[in-house]
Amino acid sequence: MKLVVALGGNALQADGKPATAEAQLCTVKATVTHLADLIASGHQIVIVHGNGPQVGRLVLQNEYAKPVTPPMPFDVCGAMSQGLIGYHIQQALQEELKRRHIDKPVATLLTQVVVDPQDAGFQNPTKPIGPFYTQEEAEALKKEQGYILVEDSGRGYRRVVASPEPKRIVELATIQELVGHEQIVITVGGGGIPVVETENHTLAGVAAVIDKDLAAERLAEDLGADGLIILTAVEKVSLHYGKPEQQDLNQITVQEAERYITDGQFAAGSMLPKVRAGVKFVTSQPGRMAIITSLEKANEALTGKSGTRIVP
Ligand SMILES: Nc1ncnc2c1ncn2[C@@H]1O[C@H](COP(=O)(O)OP(=O)(O)O)[C@@H](O)[C@H]1O
Ligand SMILES: NC(=O)OP(=O)(O)O
Repeated sequence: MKLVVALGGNALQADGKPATAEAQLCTVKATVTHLADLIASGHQIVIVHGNGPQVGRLVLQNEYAKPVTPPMPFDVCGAMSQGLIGYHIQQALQEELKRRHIDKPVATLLTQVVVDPQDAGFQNPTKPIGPFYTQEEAEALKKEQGYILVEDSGRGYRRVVASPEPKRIVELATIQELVGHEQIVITVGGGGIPVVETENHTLAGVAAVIDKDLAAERLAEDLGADGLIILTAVEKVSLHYGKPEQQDLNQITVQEAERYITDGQFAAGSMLPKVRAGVKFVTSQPGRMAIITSLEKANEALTGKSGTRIVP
C-alpha cells in the first residue's frame, strides 16, 4: 500500500530528556526501525514529521541571540527545522535499510505549503510550539515577551502560534516524481514552510506553523495514497482522555468523530487535528484508510490489531 506516515513529536525527541541533537538522533534511530518494518512489509511510505518542539526552540534561540546576531524569522526557522529533522531521519533510515539489505534511496525535500493570508488561524493561535513551562513560568513569559501560552493536554504550558490550513503543496510535482520512482521521501516536514501567494505571483514566508497532520492529509490526497497513518504518543484515540472514565476507541465512524469533535473530546492543537485529518482523508474518496496509533503499534494497526481506525 502507498502510505503517508505522519510522525509526532515523540518519534523525534524522548520525553523528559534534554532537547539535544544527540537525544533527537537517538530517538530517531529507534523510530526508523518501525518505519523500516513498514517498508519491509512491502508498503511504500512517504514520511511527514512534526516540528512543534524544534521550531519553537529555534525561534527561542534566535530571540535570545538577538543582541549578537539578527534573528531569523519564523518561516526561516520552519525551513531550518525541516533540515535538522530530515537530516536525522534520512541518515538513520538509510542506515537501518542498509542493515536490512533493503536497497531504497531516502531523501528530504524542503517543502513550502501555501496558506490563505485571511485564514482565521491567524487571529486565533492554536499550535503549541517549543518547550513546556510551569504556570508561573508561563505567566512571566506572557508578561515579559507577550507570548500567548495555553495548557497542553495536562503536560504543562506552551507557547501557541497561528496555524493556518494547508492549501497547496508547492513542491508536489517533485514529490510525485520521487514517489513514482519508489524513492522514500521525507517531505512537508512541520506541515511545510508556510507561504502566501503575493499579488505579483511570488511566494512569501509567513509567521505560522502549519499542522503537520492536516498537511500530511493534503499530501495523502494529492498522492492518491491508500492510507494516512498518524503516529503519536498514544496507542488509541480516547473519549474522556486522561479522566478516570477514559474510553479507548478501536474504530470511529466519520459521523461519530464529528459528534465527538462537537462534544470537545479532542484537544485543539493535539488530538483534534489528527481526527480532522483522518475524517477528511476517508471522506475524500471511497476505500481510503486512516489510522491514529503509536509508533510501536503501526504495523499491528495496519492489520486491524491496534490503533484507532476512522471509517466512513
Ligand atoms: N481524546 C484524546 N485521545 C487521546 N489522546 C489525546 C486526546 N486528547 C488529547 N490527547 C493528547 O494528544 C496527544 C497527541 O497530540 P500531540 O502530542 O500534539 O501529537 P504529536 O505526536 O503529533 O506531537 C496525545 O499524546 C495525548 O496526550
Ligand atoms: N507542525 C506540527 O504539527 O508539529 P507537531 O506535530 O510537532 O505539533
